[in-house]
Amino acid sequence: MEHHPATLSAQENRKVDGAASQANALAFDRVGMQFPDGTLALEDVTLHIKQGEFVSVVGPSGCGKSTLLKIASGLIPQTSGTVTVDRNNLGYTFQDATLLPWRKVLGNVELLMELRGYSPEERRRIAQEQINLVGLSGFENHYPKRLSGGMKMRASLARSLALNPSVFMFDEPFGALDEITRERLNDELIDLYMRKGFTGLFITHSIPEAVYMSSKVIVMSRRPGRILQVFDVPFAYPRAPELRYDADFSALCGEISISLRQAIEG
Ligand SMILES: Nc1ncnc2c1ncn2[C@@H]1O[C@H](COP(=O)(O)OP(=O)(O)OP(=O)(O)O)[C@@H](O)[C@H]1O
Repeated sequence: MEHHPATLSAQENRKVDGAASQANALAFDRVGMQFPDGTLALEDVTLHIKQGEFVSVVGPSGCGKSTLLKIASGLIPQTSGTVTVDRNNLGYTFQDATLLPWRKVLGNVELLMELRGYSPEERRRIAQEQINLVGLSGFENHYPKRLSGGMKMRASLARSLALNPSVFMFDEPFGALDEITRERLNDELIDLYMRKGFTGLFITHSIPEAVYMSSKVIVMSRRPGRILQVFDVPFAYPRAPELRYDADFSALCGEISISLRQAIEG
Protein backbone atom coordinates (compact mmCIF):
# COMPACT_ATOMS: atom_id res chain seq x y z
CA MET A 1 0.00 0.00 0.00
CA GLU A 2 1.40 3.39 -0.96
CA HIS A 3 1.64 6.37 1.35
CA HIS A 4 -1.15 8.86 0.95
CA PRO A 5 0.51 12.05 -0.36
CA ALA A 6 -1.34 14.35 2.04
CA THR A 7 -0.50 12.45 5.22
CA LEU A 8 2.57 11.59 7.22
CA SER A 9 3.21 8.74 9.60
CA ALA A 10 4.14 9.57 13.20
CA GLN A 11 7.69 8.73 12.39
CA GLU A 12 7.68 11.08 9.42
CA ASN A 13 6.02 13.79 11.48
CA ARG A 14 8.82 13.52 14.00
CA LYS A 15 11.35 13.63 11.18
CA VAL A 16 9.82 16.93 10.17
CA ASP A 17 10.10 18.06 13.78
CA GLY A 18 13.73 17.05 13.75
CA ALA A 19 13.20 14.71 16.71
CA ALA A 20 13.16 11.36 14.92
CA SER A 21 16.00 8.97 14.71
CA GLN A 22 16.41 6.22 12.17
CA ALA A 23 18.03 4.01 14.78
CA ASN A 24 16.28 0.80 15.75
CA ALA A 25 14.66 0.90 19.16
CA LEU A 26 13.94 -2.84 19.08
CA ALA A 27 15.33 -5.44 16.70
CA PHE A 28 14.57 -9.15 16.41
CA ASP A 29 16.98 -10.94 14.11
CA ARG A 30 16.16 -14.51 13.07
CA VAL A 31 14.57 -15.13 16.46
CA GLY A 32 13.29 -18.60 17.21
CA MET A 33 11.68 -19.99 20.34
CA GLN A 34 11.23 -23.63 21.23
CA PHE A 35 9.82 -24.33 24.69
CA PRO A 36 11.35 -27.15 26.76
CA ASP A 37 8.32 -29.38 25.98
CA GLY A 38 9.22 -29.13 22.29
CA THR A 39 6.60 -26.56 21.27
CA LEU A 40 8.05 -24.45 18.48
CA ALA A 41 6.43 -21.04 19.11
CA LEU A 42 8.48 -18.74 16.87
CA GLU A 43 10.62 -19.37 13.83
CA ASP A 44 13.03 -17.03 12.08
CA VAL A 45 11.39 -13.77 13.16
CA THR A 46 13.20 -10.70 11.87
CA LEU A 47 11.59 -7.41 12.78
CA HIS A 48 13.24 -4.02 13.15
CA ILE A 49 11.28 -1.27 14.87
CA LYS A 50 12.67 2.22 14.54
CA GLN A 51 12.62 4.79 17.32
CA GLY A 52 9.26 6.52 17.37
CA GLU A 53 7.41 3.88 15.37
CA PHE A 54 4.19 2.36 16.65
CA VAL A 55 3.95 -1.21 15.41
CA SER A 56 1.02 -3.56 15.92
CA VAL A 57 1.13 -7.31 15.61
CA VAL A 58 -1.88 -9.37 14.60
CA GLY A 59 -1.91 -13.12 14.08
CA PRO A 60 -3.85 -16.30 14.74
CA SER A 61 -4.45 -17.29 18.34
CA GLY A 62 -1.43 -19.09 19.76
CA CYS A 63 0.95 -17.98 17.00
CA GLY A 64 3.51 -16.60 19.45
CA LYS A 65 2.66 -12.91 19.83
CA SER A 66 2.92 -12.85 23.62
CA THR A 67 6.04 -14.99 23.41
CA LEU A 68 7.58 -12.32 21.19
CA LEU A 69 6.91 -9.66 23.86
CA LYS A 70 8.18 -11.88 26.65
CA ILE A 71 11.41 -12.43 24.73
CA ALA A 72 11.79 -8.70 24.04
CA SER A 73 11.28 -7.96 27.73
CA GLY A 74 13.86 -10.56 28.77
CA LEU A 75 11.25 -12.55 30.71
CA ILE A 76 12.18 -15.65 28.69
CA PRO A 77 15.28 -16.12 26.55
CA GLN A 78 14.88 -16.94 22.86
CA THR A 79 16.40 -20.24 21.75
CA SER A 80 17.89 -18.84 18.55
CA GLY A 81 18.65 -15.49 16.97
CA THR A 82 19.26 -12.14 18.64
CA VAL A 83 17.18 -9.38 20.22
CA THR A 84 18.55 -5.87 20.53
CA VAL A 85 16.77 -3.51 22.93
CA ASP A 86 17.57 -1.35 25.93
CA ARG A 87 15.90 -3.37 28.70
CA ASN A 88 16.53 -0.65 31.27
CA ASN A 89 13.91 1.46 29.67
CA LEU A 90 10.96 -0.78 28.79
CA GLY A 91 7.32 -0.36 29.71
CA TYR A 92 4.55 -2.99 29.57
CA THR A 93 0.82 -3.11 29.80
CA PHE A 94 -1.12 -6.35 29.72
CA GLN A 95 -4.78 -7.19 29.18
CA ASP A 96 -5.17 -7.55 32.92
CA ALA A 97 -4.23 -4.20 34.47
CA THR A 98 -2.30 -6.12 37.19
CA LEU A 99 -2.90 -3.50 39.90
CA LEU A 100 -2.22 -4.45 43.51
CA PRO A 101 -5.68 -4.56 45.14
CA TRP A 102 -4.40 -3.42 48.53
CA ARG A 103 -2.84 -0.25 47.17
CA LYS A 104 -4.70 2.88 46.15
CA VAL A 105 -4.25 4.32 42.65
CA LEU A 106 -1.43 6.58 43.84
CA GLY A 107 0.39 3.67 45.51
CA ASN A 108 0.01 1.53 42.41
CA VAL A 109 1.37 4.24 40.14
CA GLU A 110 4.31 4.75 42.52
CA LEU A 111 5.13 1.04 42.64
CA LEU A 112 7.77 0.75 39.89
CA MET A 113 9.49 3.94 41.06
CA GLU A 114 9.55 2.55 44.59
CA LEU A 115 11.22 -0.62 43.33
CA ARG A 116 13.80 1.54 41.54
CA GLY A 117 14.57 3.48 44.71
CA TYR A 118 13.07 6.89 43.84
CA SER A 119 12.66 9.15 46.86
CA PRO A 120 9.11 9.41 48.30
CA GLU A 121 8.82 13.07 47.19
CA GLU A 122 9.98 12.35 43.68
CA ARG A 123 7.72 9.37 43.18
CA ARG A 124 4.74 11.24 44.56
CA ARG A 125 5.36 14.15 42.19
CA ILE A 126 5.90 11.93 39.12
CA ALA A 127 2.93 9.68 39.99
CA GLN A 128 0.66 12.70 40.28
CA GLU A 129 1.83 13.96 36.88
CA GLN A 130 1.09 10.62 35.24
CA ILE A 131 -2.28 10.35 36.98
CA ASN A 132 -3.19 13.76 35.58
CA LEU A 133 -1.92 12.77 32.16
CA VAL A 134 -4.14 9.66 31.96
CA GLY A 135 -7.17 11.56 33.26
CA LEU A 136 -7.39 9.95 36.70
CA SER A 137 -7.01 13.04 38.86
CA GLY A 138 -9.46 12.87 41.72
CA PHE A 139 -9.09 9.07 41.93
CA GLU A 140 -5.66 8.96 43.60
CA ASN A 141 -7.11 7.52 46.81
CA HIS A 142 -9.41 4.96 45.24
CA TYR A 143 -8.67 1.26 45.52
CA PRO A 144 -8.66 -0.68 42.21
CA LYS A 145 -11.93 -2.45 43.07
CA ARG A 146 -13.70 0.92 42.89
CA LEU A 147 -12.43 1.64 39.37
CA SER A 148 -14.02 0.72 36.03
CA GLY A 149 -12.07 -1.48 33.60
CA GLY A 150 -11.02 1.58 31.59
CA MET A 151 -9.83 3.40 34.71
CA LYS A 152 -7.82 0.39 35.84
CA MET A 153 -6.13 0.35 32.45
CA ARG A 154 -5.40 4.08 32.74
CA ALA A 155 -3.80 3.46 36.14
CA SER A 156 -1.75 0.65 34.64
CA LEU A 157 -0.60 2.95 31.81
CA ALA A 158 0.28 5.66 34.34
CA ARG A 159 2.36 3.18 36.36
CA SER A 160 4.45 2.29 33.29
CA LEU A 161 4.66 5.87 32.02
CA ALA A 162 6.15 6.96 35.34
CA LEU A 163 9.47 5.41 34.32
CA ASN A 164 9.32 7.24 30.99
CA PRO A 165 9.90 4.11 28.87
CA SER A 166 11.57 4.54 25.50
CA VAL A 167 9.97 1.29 24.29
CA PHE A 168 6.44 0.53 25.43
CA MET A 169 4.95 -2.92 24.84
CA PHE A 170 1.25 -3.67 25.04
CA ASP A 171 -0.22 -7.17 25.14
CA GLU A 172 -3.89 -6.81 24.16
CA PRO A 173 -4.35 -4.01 26.68
CA PHE A 174 -7.90 -3.10 25.70
CA GLY A 175 -9.19 -6.57 24.78
CA ALA A 176 -11.39 -6.87 27.87
CA LEU A 177 -13.04 -3.44 27.54
CA ASP A 178 -16.33 -2.44 25.90
CA GLU A 179 -16.02 -0.93 22.44
CA ILE A 180 -16.61 2.72 23.36
CA THR A 181 -14.12 2.64 26.24
CA ARG A 182 -11.67 0.84 24.00
CA GLU A 183 -11.95 3.46 21.26
CA ARG A 184 -11.56 6.26 23.78
CA LEU A 185 -8.45 4.60 25.21
CA ASN A 186 -7.07 4.20 21.68
CA ASP A 187 -7.24 7.98 21.31
CA GLU A 188 -5.77 8.55 24.76
CA LEU A 189 -2.89 6.20 24.03
CA ILE A 190 -2.17 7.94 20.73
CA ASP A 191 -2.13 11.23 22.62
CA LEU A 192 0.36 9.78 25.15
CA TYR A 193 2.45 8.34 22.32
CA MET A 194 2.66 11.75 20.67
CA ARG A 195 3.48 13.57 23.90
CA LYS A 196 6.01 11.08 25.24
CA GLY A 197 7.53 9.92 21.96
CA PHE A 198 8.03 6.29 22.97
CA THR A 199 8.33 3.43 20.49
CA GLY A 200 5.27 1.18 20.64
CA LEU A 201 4.84 -2.57 20.12
CA PHE A 202 1.16 -3.40 20.41
CA ILE A 203 -0.54 -6.79 20.24
CA THR A 204 -4.20 -6.96 19.38
CA HIS A 205 -6.78 -9.27 17.85
CA SER A 206 -8.60 -6.29 16.34
CA ILE A 207 -7.51 -5.26 12.86
CA PRO A 208 -9.25 -1.84 13.02
CA GLU A 209 -7.55 -1.16 16.34
CA ALA A 210 -4.17 -2.17 14.88
CA VAL A 211 -4.64 0.14 11.88
CA TYR A 212 -6.00 3.01 13.96
CA MET A 213 -3.12 2.94 16.42
CA SER A 214 -0.12 2.12 14.29
CA SER A 215 2.38 3.30 11.75
CA LYS A 216 2.91 -0.34 10.75
CA VAL A 217 0.90 -3.56 11.11
CA ILE A 218 2.65 -6.92 11.12
CA VAL A 219 0.73 -10.08 10.25
CA MET A 220 2.13 -13.27 11.76
CA SER A 221 1.61 -16.80 10.51
CA ARG A 222 0.06 -19.50 12.64
CA ARG A 223 2.44 -21.37 14.94
CA PRO A 224 5.37 -21.48 14.62
CA GLY A 225 4.95 -17.72 14.30
CA ARG A 226 6.76 -16.09 11.40
CA ILE A 227 6.26 -12.66 9.90
CA LEU A 228 3.99 -13.04 6.91
CA GLN A 229 3.38 -9.48 5.83
CA VAL A 230 4.11 -5.90 6.87
CA PHE A 231 1.62 -3.13 6.11
CA ASP A 232 2.53 0.56 6.27
CA VAL A 233 -0.28 2.68 7.66
CA PRO A 234 -0.34 6.00 5.80
CA PHE A 235 -2.64 8.11 8.02
CA ALA A 236 -1.22 11.10 9.90
CA TYR A 237 -1.23 11.34 13.71
CA PRO A 238 -3.19 12.34 15.68
CA ARG A 239 -5.94 10.16 14.29
CA ALA A 240 -9.49 11.37 14.37
CA PRO A 241 -12.28 8.94 15.36
CA GLU A 242 -13.90 9.54 11.92
CA LEU A 243 -10.91 7.79 10.37
CA ARG A 244 -12.63 4.53 11.33
CA TYR A 245 -15.32 5.31 8.71
CA ASP A 246 -12.88 6.39 5.98
CA ALA A 247 -12.84 4.36 2.74
CA ASP A 248 -9.01 4.10 2.67
CA PHE A 249 -9.05 2.93 6.29
CA SER A 250 -11.60 0.22 5.49
CA ALA A 251 -9.66 -0.83 2.40
CA LEU A 252 -6.47 -1.28 4.43
CA CYS A 253 -8.35 -3.22 7.13
CA GLY A 254 -9.73 -5.42 4.33
CA GLU A 255 -6.25 -6.14 2.96
CA ILE A 256 -4.96 -7.05 6.40
CA SER A 257 -8.00 -9.20 7.04
CA ILE A 258 -7.33 -11.19 3.84
CA SER A 259 -3.72 -11.63 4.90
CA LEU A 260 -4.77 -12.78 8.37
CA ARG A 261 -7.31 -15.22 6.93
CA GLN A 262 -4.56 -16.69 4.78
CA ALA A 263 -2.39 -16.92 7.89
CA ILE A 264 -5.10 -18.81 9.77
CA GLU A 265 -5.84 -21.13 6.88
CA GLY A 266 -2.08 -21.61 6.50
N1 LIG B 1 5.86 -22.08 28.72
C1 LIG B 1 5.38 -22.68 27.63
N2 LIG B 1 5.63 -23.97 27.37
C2 LIG B 1 5.16 -24.58 26.27
N3 LIG B 1 4.40 -23.97 25.32
C3 LIG B 1 4.12 -22.67 25.53
C4 LIG B 1 4.57 -21.96 26.68
N4 LIG B 1 4.13 -20.68 26.60
C5 LIG B 1 3.41 -20.60 25.46
N5 LIG B 1 3.39 -21.79 24.83
C6 LIG B 1 2.78 -22.10 23.54
O1 LIG B 1 3.42 -21.33 22.54
C7 LIG B 1 2.46 -20.89 21.58
C8 LIG B 1 2.50 -19.38 21.49
O2 LIG B 1 1.92 -18.83 22.68
P1 LIG B 1 1.61 -17.27 22.83
O3 LIG B 1 0.95 -17.08 24.13
O4 LIG B 1 2.85 -16.52 22.54
O5 LIG B 1 0.58 -17.05 21.63
P2 LIG B 1 -0.30 -15.77 21.28
O6 LIG B 1 -0.15 -15.54 19.82
O7 LIG B 1 0.05 -14.64 22.17
O8 LIG B 1 -1.75 -16.34 21.60
P3 LIG B 1 -3.15 -15.55 21.85
O9 LIG B 1 -3.42 -14.78 20.60
O10 LIG B 1 -4.13 -16.67 22.01
O11 LIG B 1 -2.99 -14.71 23.06
C9 LIG B 1 1.12 -21.46 22.02
O12 LIG B 1 0.89 -22.66 21.31
C10 LIG B 1 1.32 -21.72 23.50
O13 LIG B 1 0.50 -22.79 23.92
